[in-house]
Amino acid sequence: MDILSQIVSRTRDILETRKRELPLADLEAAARARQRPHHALTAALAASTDPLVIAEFKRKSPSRPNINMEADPVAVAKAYAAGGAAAMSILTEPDFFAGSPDDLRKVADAVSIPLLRKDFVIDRYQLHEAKAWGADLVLLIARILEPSQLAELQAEARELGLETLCEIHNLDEYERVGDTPIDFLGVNCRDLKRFATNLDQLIDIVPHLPKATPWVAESGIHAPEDVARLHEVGYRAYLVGEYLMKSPDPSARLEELRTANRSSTSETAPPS
Ligand SMILES: O=P(O)(O)OC[C@@H](O)[C@@H](O)c1c[nH]c2ccccc12
Repeated sequence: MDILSQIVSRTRDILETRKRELPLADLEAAARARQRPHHALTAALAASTDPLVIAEFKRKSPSRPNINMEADPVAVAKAYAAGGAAAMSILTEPDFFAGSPDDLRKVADAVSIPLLRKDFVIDRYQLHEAKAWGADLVLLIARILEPSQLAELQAEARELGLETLCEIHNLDEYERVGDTPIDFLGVNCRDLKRFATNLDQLIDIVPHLPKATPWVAESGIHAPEDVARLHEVGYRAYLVGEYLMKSPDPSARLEELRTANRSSTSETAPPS
């Protein structure tokens, strides 16, 4: 079984337990009771043509057993917000990424930027969880969903007031998205079988991407030059984890990333 299948299978087990402990009706009541105002990433997109950085909180991953195991989500969230993150992504998967619902809940109370629940969503119950924990957006991974499931989850997310980032890795996966009206199309350049990242793939796929949906470049971004290159071909947002989690000064790194398009032009600008 490949690692993605293992994660999905584990997610199913966790879900069964959670549903037993907290039936959907109670979860829905908890989601309604949460007072956090909605923060839309689509609004940030409309307000600026600069690169939007979705800064990720990730302690570890299947390919990296220790990215930053000691990190405190609230401290990191404050640093990301100070550095101008357009949104923050928070892994809530416990076993393979050492994330937790509490990470998201605490961050939701601490910062007012859009928050992405980053997990392996396969069931509507998880959308209600996302809402109850304070998320503004959810990730839908095309590869683990049937096209009909993807469409249903998208529709229910919208009803709940959650925006969606739908992730693909290649054109076959893009076909699964079909006409589903997603808010953001993420292209993940990490091969979830081998874990290698290849930024060239993000550029090669561009002619096939839809013009009407904003594209998010995901994984393997390790320098402002990477963002500048991807921005030039039409990406609007960048999901960056490890590069920021490994930095002693994530705010400064973030600033560099989100102004990467300007620094390349200022070098060639004539002196004023
Ligand atoms: O740490 P990186 O290389 O900057 O990658 C961030 C993000 O793209 C990656 O964590 C990711 C993208 N899609 C996912 C799906 C599940 C778990 C994790 C991911």
